[in-house]
Formats: sequence, C-alpha cells, structure tokens
Amino acid sequence: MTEENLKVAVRVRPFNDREKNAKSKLIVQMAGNQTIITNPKTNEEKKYAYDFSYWSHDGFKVDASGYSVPENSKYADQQKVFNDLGSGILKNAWEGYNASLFAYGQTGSGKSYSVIGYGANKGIVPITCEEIFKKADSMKGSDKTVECTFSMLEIYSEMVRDLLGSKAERKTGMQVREDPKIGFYAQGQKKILVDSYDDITKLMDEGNSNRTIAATNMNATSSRAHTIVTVNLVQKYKNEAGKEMAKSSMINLVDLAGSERADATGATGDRLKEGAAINLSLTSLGNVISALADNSAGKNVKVPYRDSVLTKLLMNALGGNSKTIMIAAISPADINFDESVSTLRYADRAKQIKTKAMINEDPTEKLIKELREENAKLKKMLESGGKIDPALLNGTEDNDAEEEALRKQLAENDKAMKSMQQTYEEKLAEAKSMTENLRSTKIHEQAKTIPHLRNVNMDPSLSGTIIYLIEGEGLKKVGSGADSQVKLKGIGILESHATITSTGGKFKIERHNDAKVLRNGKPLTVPSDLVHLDRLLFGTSQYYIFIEPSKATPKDPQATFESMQDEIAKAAGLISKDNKNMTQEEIQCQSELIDLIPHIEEANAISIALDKKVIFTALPVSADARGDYDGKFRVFVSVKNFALGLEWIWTKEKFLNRKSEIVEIYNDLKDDQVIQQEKYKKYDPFYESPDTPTLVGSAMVFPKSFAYMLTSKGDYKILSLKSKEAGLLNVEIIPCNGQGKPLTEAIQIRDPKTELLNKTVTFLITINEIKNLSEKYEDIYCQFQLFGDKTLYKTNVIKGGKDNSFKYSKQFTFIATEQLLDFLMNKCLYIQIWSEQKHAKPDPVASKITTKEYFDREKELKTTCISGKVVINHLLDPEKQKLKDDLNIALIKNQQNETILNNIYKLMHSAGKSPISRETLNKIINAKNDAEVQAILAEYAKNNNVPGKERPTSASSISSVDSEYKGRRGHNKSQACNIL
Ligand SMILES: Nc1ncnc2c1ncn2[C@@H]1O[C@H](COP(=O)(O)OP(=O)(O)OP(=O)(O)O)[C@@H](O)[C@H]1O
Repeated sequence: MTEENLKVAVRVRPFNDREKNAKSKLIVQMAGNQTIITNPKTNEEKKYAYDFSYWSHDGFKVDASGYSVPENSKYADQQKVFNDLGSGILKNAWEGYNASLFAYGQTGSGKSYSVIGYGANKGIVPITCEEIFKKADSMKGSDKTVECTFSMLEIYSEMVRDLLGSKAERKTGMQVREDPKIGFYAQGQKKILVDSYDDITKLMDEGNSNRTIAATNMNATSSRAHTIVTVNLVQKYKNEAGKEMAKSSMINLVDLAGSERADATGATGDRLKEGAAINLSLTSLGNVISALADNSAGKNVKVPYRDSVLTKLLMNALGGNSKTIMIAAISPADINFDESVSTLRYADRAKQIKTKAMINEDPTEKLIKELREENAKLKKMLESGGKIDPALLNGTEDNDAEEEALRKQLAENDKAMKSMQQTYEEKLAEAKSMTENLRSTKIHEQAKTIPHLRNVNMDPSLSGTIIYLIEGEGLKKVGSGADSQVKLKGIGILESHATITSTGGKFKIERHNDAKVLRNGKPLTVPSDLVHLDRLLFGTSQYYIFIEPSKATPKDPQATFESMQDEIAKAAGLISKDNKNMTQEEIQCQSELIDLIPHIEEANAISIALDKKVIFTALPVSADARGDYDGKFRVFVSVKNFALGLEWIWTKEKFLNRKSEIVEIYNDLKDDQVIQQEKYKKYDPFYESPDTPTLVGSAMVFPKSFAYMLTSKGDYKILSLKSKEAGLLNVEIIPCNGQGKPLTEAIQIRDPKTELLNKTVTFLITINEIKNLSEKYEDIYCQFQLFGDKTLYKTNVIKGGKDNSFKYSKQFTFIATEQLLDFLMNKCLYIQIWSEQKHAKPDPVASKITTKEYFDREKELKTTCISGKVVINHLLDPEKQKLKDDLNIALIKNQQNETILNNIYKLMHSAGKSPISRETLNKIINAKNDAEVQAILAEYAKNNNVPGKERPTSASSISSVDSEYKGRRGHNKSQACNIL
C-alpha cells in the first residue's frame, strides 16, 4: 500500500474573446511550482504552491496542424501536461493501482482542454488511451494479455446516465449501488471492450454525441453535467507456478461541471434550501475535500461521501484506493478574480489529502465469482418450488415478500453478471455497430462540401457536433414537427418554426407565425437572405451558424456561444456597444447579464408555455441599493406574478437553481409523468411565499457629522433594488460620553483625523421610523453591519402601515483607527430594509390574461411607442409601475384608448397626483400619433408648472444628505461636549 498526497496542478489558459474585449488585465503569474494571483482592486498578491503550476497563457504558436507549440520553456503544452500527469497515471495503472484525474474550475477555464482536448491539441484522455494501446500492441506475442474496457457516464441533476447506453437506458438512468469490496458503482453501466485506440475515439465520439442529444433536448444553456470516463485495464499473465493471474486497475478521468455553481457567496445556502441537485454535487465535493484534508491532518471527521452521486462515485478516487491528481483550471483575467481565487483555494485544500492506493488483484473476477455463487444459492431457494429452506433464509419465516425480494435480487444479480460477462465479440460488435450508425460521422464528411447549419453550444466541446445539411434546391422545414428536415427540440421551438429555401445557390430564411428566430442577433421578421457565417438563434436555446463550404476561408471568424450572446445582447440594446468608459465592475456586471439572458428567456418561454402568469427580468443592482460594502454591481432577477400582484427579487444563483427545476418540470410534464405532476402540485418553482422576507432596498446614512462629534440625523432616502426611491428612513447617530450617555455640550473638532485618532469613541445608532414605504410591504425590519465588522444588527419587526416606528437604539464603542475615521468621513453606513409582502388575492381581470398576452404587450410597451406609454412616462415614479400594469391589462383586453386613459385619470386622481387635466386627456385621446401626444404634454407642463421627473421630497434633510454625500459638512445643530 502506498500513501501519498493527492497531486495538484494548476493551469492558466490564454485570454478568451470576452476577456480580450473587456481589455482584461493579466492577474496570474507563475514561477516554478508557484501560482501568484493579484487582487485587481488592492494589488495584493497571494502565492500558492502546488505540485505543478502550468503556464499556458502565452508563449506559443499554432502550427499547421493546429497544435499549440511552445515558443519558450515557460509555456506548458498538452504534451508537457501529459508527461507530468498522464504518464504517471498510466504507469500506476500498469502497476495495478487505480488512478484518477479530475479537473476543477469555473466554466470555460480550460478543464475540457486539459482532460479531453480540442482538435490537434489532444488532452490527457486521448493521449493516455493512445499510449495504452501502443504498449498493449508491443506485448502481442508475449504470454501477457491486456484487456481494456471503456465506459463513460454523466451525472446531471443527481441522475447517472450511461453515455454508451441505449436511448431508453439513458432516459431511465442508472442506480448507484454499494459493494463492500469495490465501493460505489453505477449498476448496469456498459463497459465496452476495446482493442484499439480507434475503438476508443469512436466510443468517445458516441458518448459525446449522447451528451449533445441530452443537452439539446433540454436546452443549450443547461448547466453542464459532470462527465466520468473510466478505462479498466486487466493484465493477465502466468505466475512462476504457472497459475493464471490478473492485475486490474481502473483509470477515472473526470471532467467536472463549472465550479462557479459551487460559489460560496450566498449561493450555497440558497441552494441547499432549494435542494437543487445540480449544484449539490460540487458543494458535496467541496465538503468531502475539506473533510479528507482534515483527516489527513490528524482529525477524525466523517467524510460525507453519501451526500451526492458524484462524491459516491469518486469515493475511491478521493479517499480510497487510488492515486489521484487534480487539475485546477483558471482564467488569467482580472474580471474572473473571485472565481480564480476560489479555485486556487479549493486546490490548496485538496493538496493536503492523502490517499492510500493498493495493487488490485482482479476484483472484477472475484466479484463475478461471488455473484455467481450468490445466484446459485438464490436459484436453489427458488427452485425448491416456493418452499424455501428456512435455513437458507437466515432463520426467517418463509413468506411471499421474502421470495419476491429474492427474485428481485436474483434478477439484479443476473443483470449485473450479464453486463460484466458480455463477451468480447459481442461488446466489440455492439460498439462497432453503434459507432457505424453514428450518423454524425458521415454527415461531418458531407458537411465539407454541402451548405449546412452547425450547432454552437455553451460547452465548446459540444459545438459543431450537430449538423443539418441544406442539400439541393427547394425548401427545408425547421421545427419540432416530424416532417421537419432541420428537426429542433427545446423550449420555444414550434412544430413548424421556419423554412430555409435554396434557389440557384442562394438561400433565404423565413420564420413562421410568431416563431422566435434571431439572425445575427436581430429578430427576423421578414424573409431574409441567409449567407455564409450567419448566426441563427431558434427559440430560446438553439444556436446555429450557417456555413457554405464553398465560401469558407481559413480566416473566417469562429462564432462562439459567448460571441453570439454578446451580439444578441448588443442588438437588443441590453449592453453598450463599447466598453471604453465602463468600470471593471460594470464590465463584469454586463458579462454576467449576457450570461443570464438566455436563462431568463428560457424561463419566460416555459412560463408562457405553462401559463404561469410569471415574468422574469434581469436586474443589475448596485452596491448602494443592496447595502453592500463590496461596491459591486450584482445581477438579480425580478420575478413578477402579474395575476397575484407580487414581485420577488431573486439572486442570480437562486434564479438559476429555480430555473433548472423549471426546466426539469417542463420536460417531465411534456413526458406526461403523473408522478412529476404530483410533485409539481406540491412544489412550484415559479412561486415564493409572500411571507419570505426580501430585501426592499437600502438607506445610505452619512456619518460624517459624527466624525465632528455632532449628531447626524435625518430622513435618509431608501434606494430600492430598482434604483428608485422606495421611502425614507429616519436615523440618528449620536455621539456619547464614556458612560454611553448622549453628549450634552458641544465640542469643537476641526480635523477628526488628528484630533480623534486612537481615541475611544462611543456612539448611539437610533433607527426611528420608516416613511412613505409602499403599502404592499408588511413585517418590515432593518439590518446593518458596520464597515469592517461582520456582526449583523437587526431591528425589531414592525407591521408597516400606521405602525412605522422601530425605536431601535444600539450603542457602539470603538477605537478611532485611521480606517474608522476614513469610514466616518468619506463613506456611508448602509441600512438594509427587509420586508414581507402582503398576501394578495388573484386579480380576477389579470388572471384571465394569458402569460403570452401579457408578455407580448410588455415587450410592445418597451419597443413601440403608444400614446399610453408616453402618458405613463410623464407620471411620477412611484405610481408608474401600478399604472403601467393597469394599462397593460387594459390594452390586452383590447379596450379602447379612451377607457385606458380614463382609468389612468381615475387612478391618478385617487392618488391625488394628477399632472394632467381631463381636457388634456381628451386631446391626447384624439391625438394622431405619439409626437402629437408629446407636444400636448409639453405644452400642458409649460402652462401648469408640472414638476419634472424627480419626485419632490418634503423632507429638507434629503438635500443635507446630498450635500454630505458630496463631502460637505452638514449643519446639524447638535449638542457636543468634550468627553474624550
Ligand atoms: N491551455 C489552453 N490553451 C489554449 N486554449 C485553451 C486552453 N485552455 C482552454 N482553452 C480554450 O478555452 C475555451 C474554454 O475551455 P474549456 O472548454 O476547456 O473550458 P471548461 O473549463 O471545460 O469549460 P466548461 O465547464 O464549460 O466545460 C476553449 O475554447 C479552449 O479551447
């Protein structure tokens, strides 16, 4: 037995297009086995030492075959990585040890590049397999034989699918069982005997294409599954006594799904609460790694392997009988700093794990022998004509249930045995016929000359795996219908979605009804030309490029999933066309937004299909609105149920979890699975109880006066997550004496930085009352942290409405360090407002409107100018949303403009805020176009002194807040005295 630490390698890749566009800075350096990462904000460096640090960022050139050749000794190419990592794995395997390699890192960080590889840059799996057969071939003629089996599975949403299994098998998935000797295994997994490298490549292609099918049936954006490739090597030889011996070893090569889903920033808690399985695996893997590292350091903690399917299947690789290597892939760019640091930390922890590997003496045959013995026993029991020998039943009574269980066990054993014993010829024949049937190989050949559509997937290794030839003259149908030539599945794909016509070497594309087709980022409304390299999006998730091989040149740009998303987001005006004047935070937020949009579209498409009355919208939220000192924008998702009049704001992580459940339910409902429908009734991922407290927004309190030992007091604006004023919060920060009593006499402080430095300061924070908060909120409380302090302070919960005073006071004593003084002078104290929403009854009118109708109208309101919209834009902010909803509903119900405007008029009057007279309204109703409406409104505003967009605030302290924000000293007349 050998005990050794898990080997850890880190690899940094070149900048990708998005990072280049964002003019990213390089923040990773490597020296020897060290990886150094610089925090782009603080310029602080962090050093980590691993077994290997691979620099693959620059210093290479691409040769004619496409292989990246090193230009200097620093650059680590695929061969170097294989020599260090892969060859060790191989050596161990020949010696009879189990060996495992797993790749960890955020999506797109280069895991698949290292493990599988792209084109000429073959990764560890293909090179390892190639080497196995080189060696096996060299053994031919000797009395040693080598048998090699190949298997490939994927774990998606706690379901284990055999990527080499039949379609039906993949659909049902496999059970994970535990064997006392070999540990956990996927029952019935196909282990295909292979005798050449060629067999393996074909099987890998097949496995990959099955992944593709799974991915396209669901959606291109579904979070990727974990893929585990297992190569079993059995070497047979005779020992000195002439007895047949076998040495076996298992090589596990694991390509994990993107690690950002295991992000610790609040997502984990949410995720665990939601119980979303996709993310469970990586969270569990983190816990397993932590526990193993603790145990290696002498602690005795339980390793939670059983928490997820992934950790069960990796149990041997991580803590058991295996020599293991982890490769952690990172991005070189500043915009990915957080993710990269988290990967480096993970890797740092993993390197402390010790594994204990043993040489295996043919456990497979032993297992078969044992199963055979057990079966013989079981058969004997059953053959005794139902009368089972009580002695065989371990003393239990003979009964039907027992017999049933035995029969079941027998059948399972039989199945397991069959799958293990399938003969070489059978397996190979199966593999060959399966691979030969692979339509794709033939089609890929034809695609070299025939115009075609080629898929683009979020996972670049799946791009280009689906091809639809647009052959000959005439018409090709695109859609989910059985008669379609371009047969697409997925959300938002209609039976008859579009047609592509080819006449005399020219192509045209036309959409059907209101099917969603985007061409080069823009909605396709009229029949358009289709030309070489056109990018197409069908529905919400089917991304394709049109290729005309006769027009192709080596310089053709490669459209990627990211570039297509960027293009769509730019065309929709969701992101700015250039990012010259944007801060890093804004660029980061923008890229998060682009990544999120396809998911949002998908969730909306399902909401429409299931008529859930829910609309999802991406919402970038500033640090000020979130009340977070990190200064970052974060993308949230607004989830609005228009029938119930409720709106939730979810974190991106929570939304993605819910979305995967939404997709799952949608697929299940489509398959009409009764059980799933039951589950769906019990739990609805579109819904959240109004009783769940949500963040309404934050008040920014400026403590600058306090630095001068003056009370700072005022009504501070509450900024909602939508960056609107949501109300006012009355807060006081009162300087106190050493006994904690408010100061009663004034003290003069001219320069806090010198006069207060290192003195003890005591102050009282009092949160008085909340004003003007919308009536839909109830059970409101405030929550805050002081800058640099982790403790969370919460006020009592108030009902809202009339009862709006917290009467919360808390005293703090601090040493006035430079940081504290800096905070008091220049920063603000965030006080978050949390609240529940009032339960609402479904609105009978809104409930009759379908989600599709609402959604279309909502879109129209955004894109086209209608009189109603102009009026609404003229209204004061807080009323806008409600009026917009009313208008929406009215428009959908096909009411005439007059009725709509009447409603608005009534509403405005009931709110006492009408800036428009009835007479003006009549003029608007009769206006011919929007320009005319604008003119009427402008004239009315001029004659009537209508206030501008900004809501006038009665509280004069707002202006004092603003002036303090600009850095000027407030003029609060407060008491102060010298207590220091
Ligand atoms: N060392 C490298 N040299 C050159 N290109 C690389 C390297 N590593 C990664 N890339 C490129 O970066 C892109 C993303 O890499 P890859 O697909 O391996 O990421 P991943 O971590 O497996 O992502 P996912 O989790 O989505 O599967 C690919 O286009 C790949 O070719």
